[in-house]
Amino acid sequence: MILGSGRSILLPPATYGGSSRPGGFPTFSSKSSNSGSYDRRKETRKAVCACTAPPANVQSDGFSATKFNGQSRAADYGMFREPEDDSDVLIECRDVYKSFGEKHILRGVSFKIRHGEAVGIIGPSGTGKSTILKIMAGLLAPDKGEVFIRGRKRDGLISDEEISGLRIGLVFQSAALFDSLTVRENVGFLLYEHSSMPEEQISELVTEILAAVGLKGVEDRLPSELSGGMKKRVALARSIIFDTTKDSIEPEVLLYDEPTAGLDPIASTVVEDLIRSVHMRGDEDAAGKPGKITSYVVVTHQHSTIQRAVDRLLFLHEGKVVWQGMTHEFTTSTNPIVKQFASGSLDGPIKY
Ligand SMILES: Nc1ncnc2c1ncn2[C@@H]1O[C@H](COP(=O)(O)OP(=O)(O)OP(=O)(O)O)[C@@H](O)[C@H]1O
Repeated sequence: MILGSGRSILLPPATYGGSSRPGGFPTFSSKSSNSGSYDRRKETRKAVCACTAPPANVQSDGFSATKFNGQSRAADYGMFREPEDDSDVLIECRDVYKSFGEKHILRGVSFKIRHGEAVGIIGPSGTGKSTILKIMAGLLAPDKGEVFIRGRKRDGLISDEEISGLRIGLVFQSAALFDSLTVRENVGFLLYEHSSMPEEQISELVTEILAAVGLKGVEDRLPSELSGGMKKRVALARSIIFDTTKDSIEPEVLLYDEPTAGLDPIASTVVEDLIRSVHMRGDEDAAGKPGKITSYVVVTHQHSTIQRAVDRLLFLHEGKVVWQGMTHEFTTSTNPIVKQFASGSLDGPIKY
């Protein structure tokens, strides 16, 4: 799926509230394409971005009282202190609730994602991690509570008319590539559909981006001809490509849903390092190139991904954020829920 106003966010096709076409392609609105061969893949949603806030200011002060969302919650929230200055907050979930039928999944989730942050969301299976990502991305609406994008409240799902002030991309767990399209078409999809770049130039850019994620010579393959790790890297390439002919690059928050699930340890490291490498520091990514990913959020169960790919963690349990702290605090936390989860013990407050 693509969000954007000509300059779009790439979200792969997947399960959410849009209408689906054969091949799993949801549609919201269409825009003229410079490639007739892509006619059946039109889908856009509006979201414009202008993020200029300074980097996050995260502090640690042991277990002294932590003011978070208006409450003093030191015992619950570990060593994380929410900065008082909110000028760099890109996404805020405030007291978000979500149920599916009788299943009350999210029960008052609150947190902020700031400019420059690399945040992990962890917690037991089924606790609503993917659900909160979809709510942040505007693919699911909360039943109750609010989502603010750059301080502006978003109502319901992202609509075609909405100017959200921030582009938000979601990389689905399954990679969600278009099965009938080649790797080149998958990665360049956004540009073929929504840019005025010549096809040849897009093709060159695709090759360059694929090389950056460690894939060479796979442009003409179909997704079915790739391994799971390769698919995830193609999905990553698709999420980071952007129109290089534009004067300004719009920043984006990228949401990764279990990007290393099912990968062997080395393939996981490759993906974790890729996630780090496309994260912008100032105006450049790790390779010194202009990029657009100013902040990202990773849902993961993988210890290596927690350690390698994120700086701050939110622990979701029974519908709430029960702990948050810097990554290095995770394994030393005395919070019983975190201790049990970090050690994988059957004994503790988390029951299966
Ligand atoms: N569209 C939906 N309709 C009905 N139930 C849903 C829907 N989406 C999610 N759920 C349910 O909500 C719960 C939370 O799902 P979610 O995928 O957010 O959990 P999770 O924490 O990401 O899990 P995991 O770690 O196993 O991936 C699950 O019980 C799931 O079955």
